Amino acid sequence: MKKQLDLTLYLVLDPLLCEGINGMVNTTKIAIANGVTAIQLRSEQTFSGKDWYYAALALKETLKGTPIPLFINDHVDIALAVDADGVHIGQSDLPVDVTRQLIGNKKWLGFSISNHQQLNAVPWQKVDYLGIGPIYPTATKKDAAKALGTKQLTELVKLKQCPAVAIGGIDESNITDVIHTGIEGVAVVSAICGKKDIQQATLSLINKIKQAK
Ligand SMILES: Cc1ncc(COP(=O)(O)OP(=O)(O)O)c(N)n1
Ligand SMILES: Cc1ncsc1CCOP(=O)(O)O
Ligand SMILES: [Mg+2]
Repeated sequence: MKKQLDLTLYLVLDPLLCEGINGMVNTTKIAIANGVTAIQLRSEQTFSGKDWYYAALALKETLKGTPIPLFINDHVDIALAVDADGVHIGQSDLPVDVTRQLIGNKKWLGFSISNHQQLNAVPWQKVDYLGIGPIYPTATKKDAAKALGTKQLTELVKLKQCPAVAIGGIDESNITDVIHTGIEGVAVVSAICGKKDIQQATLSLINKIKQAK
């Protein structure tokens, strides 16, 4: 059965910031115990096929028996190999229709957009949620588009036809403004990964979301 698609606080794991597979597993355990509602495995650094597979397998095992879904960034083969709950792709990845054909309807499909033109081209029937960003400058994605800011995000939120998360440079200092745009949730990497106190970092974000909604 499909797991929930609750985008409230979506944690995108970075193996470098979390210091490896054990670090990602540990971060995930603490994050989901304190309110994170979705997990994605993403690596910008060199990560072999085997690294992807064993990391995804460990995370799948960690989330077993919980309502929290596991998404795999870009790599449909890894998502299929570990039977992840979903895949996240962007403008430069496999086309949406091809990805949907490969993963079927039992897995969630997330798709990134960074502007109005990309939003107008979204195949809404095939996508379950959008990742909209970057909202603010970020060091976590080298080829990130220009930061949108919350004014443009508000416009995109009004036009979208499926749920969405905002991503890029979001932390406890600006998360309230992002939630006030009316978006369903927020995705973060560095606001949780690599923090000394994962519990405190997660709670601070989740409490600000609750207050802002
Ligand atoms: C939740 C979420 N939103 C956006 C992205 C970015 O995807 P993409 O544009 O394909 O860039 P990479 O992450 O592949 O570098 C994401 N991963 N997750
Ligand atoms: C994956 C991704 N897509 C757009 S910005 C971004 C990186 C977000 O990382 P951080 O939360 O550390 O800014
Ligand atoms: Mg991608």
